[in-house]
Amino acid sequence: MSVVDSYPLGAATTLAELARDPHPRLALLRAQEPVSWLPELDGWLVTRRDLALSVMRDAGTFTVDDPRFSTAQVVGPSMLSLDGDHHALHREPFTAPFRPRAVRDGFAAFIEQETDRLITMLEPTGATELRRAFAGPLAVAVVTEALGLIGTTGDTVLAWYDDIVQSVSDIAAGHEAGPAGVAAYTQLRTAVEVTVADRSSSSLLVSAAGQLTVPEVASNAAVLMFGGIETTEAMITNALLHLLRHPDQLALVRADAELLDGAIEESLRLEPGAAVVDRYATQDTVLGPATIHRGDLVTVSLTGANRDPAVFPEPDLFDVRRENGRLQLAFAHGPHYCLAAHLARLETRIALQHLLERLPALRLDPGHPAAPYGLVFRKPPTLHVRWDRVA
Ligand code: HEM
Repeated sequence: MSVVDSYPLGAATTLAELARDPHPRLALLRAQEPVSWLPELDGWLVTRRDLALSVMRDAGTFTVDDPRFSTAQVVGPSMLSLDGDHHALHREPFTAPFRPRAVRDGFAAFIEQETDRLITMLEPTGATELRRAFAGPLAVAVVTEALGLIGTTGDTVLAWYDDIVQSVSDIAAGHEAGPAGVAAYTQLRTAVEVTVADRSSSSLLVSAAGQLTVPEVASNAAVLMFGGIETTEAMITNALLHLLRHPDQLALVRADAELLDGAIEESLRLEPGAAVVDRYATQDTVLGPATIHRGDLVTVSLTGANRDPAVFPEPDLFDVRRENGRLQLAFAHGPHYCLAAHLARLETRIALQHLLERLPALRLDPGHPAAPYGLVFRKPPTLHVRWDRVA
């Protein structure tokens, strides 16, 4: 029997379905083929939480370090594309600025100020599309602040980001990448050189340059940029969508601000902004019911793992008081656990708190329905909202 015949549910699964509304199919797969071969993916899809953890914990067997990894083809090797000692070498210089206390001290005031600036611009209009008018600009501003590149504005960072994403997407789709991504990366690298040469700069890149070469710092700076924009935009947009879609849960949060953290974890659980992470098998191995061969692509569905009923009772329910919501895996697990999870949480918390406080009766615009979409990065393409203007 061929691998395709052994996994009938996987064979019937399309990537289009997983991009549009993955949850019913992921529930079936998790129950019947928790490690399944998907011909459309040309790889395995892991949907059960315990098996997802096994993969992400074991970087020796399931590595990111593979020539097929598209990001590394554009920006070179970085913490995101290395494992073992090399990974530790690239990640360690960046860890201190992203610890909880450093994040609070270093970013809270900036995020509050930027959030308020954006809301003040929106306030008089009474209606907007929040993803492009708020979540995106805030995510870009915070990453720009975190990188601290001399002479570089948010607009420049966004332009580089767009070009690099385009090249990575081209490569991931099997096409040849255009020159724009490489050109953008070259400019980013020059900005990194200028910044690290200025020892008076307080950029986190300067201290990293004490431990890594300048090209290595530049690759990791690109990954910080790459990792921090799309995902945070998604995290904020998805959390707002969940709250506005569930007025009963929103009322709980309005009555007790402490529950905002629960709402954010629930949203990360139900719709993680990065829906999957990819690994490559370094050897033949057995994972749950599946026999995996050396070189096989193993994709972990964070979305699937996050609705595993063995851990989360009534897994499809958005429950801001869920006690174990923090067991969600939106920031992955193991050595590649998101470097900036504390920053992303702080940013989303401040964004939501200020929006709810400053825009009275914030609600979804019924004329523009919103739903998350996407195979790898998931969020509503638009989030149209209205509020009552203060007279
Ligand atoms: C300021 C915002 C953010 C920054 C700067 C950032 C940066 C990073 C970096 C540098 C890594 C690589 C860590 C490593 O390989 O050792 C990473 C990993 C990751 N991040 Fe973030 N991140 C941010 C926000 C987010 C958000 C909002 C999400 C999801 C909602 C997210 C999900 C992930 C995931 C799933 C990984 C693991 C990738 C893998 O295992 O292959 N990140 N992030």
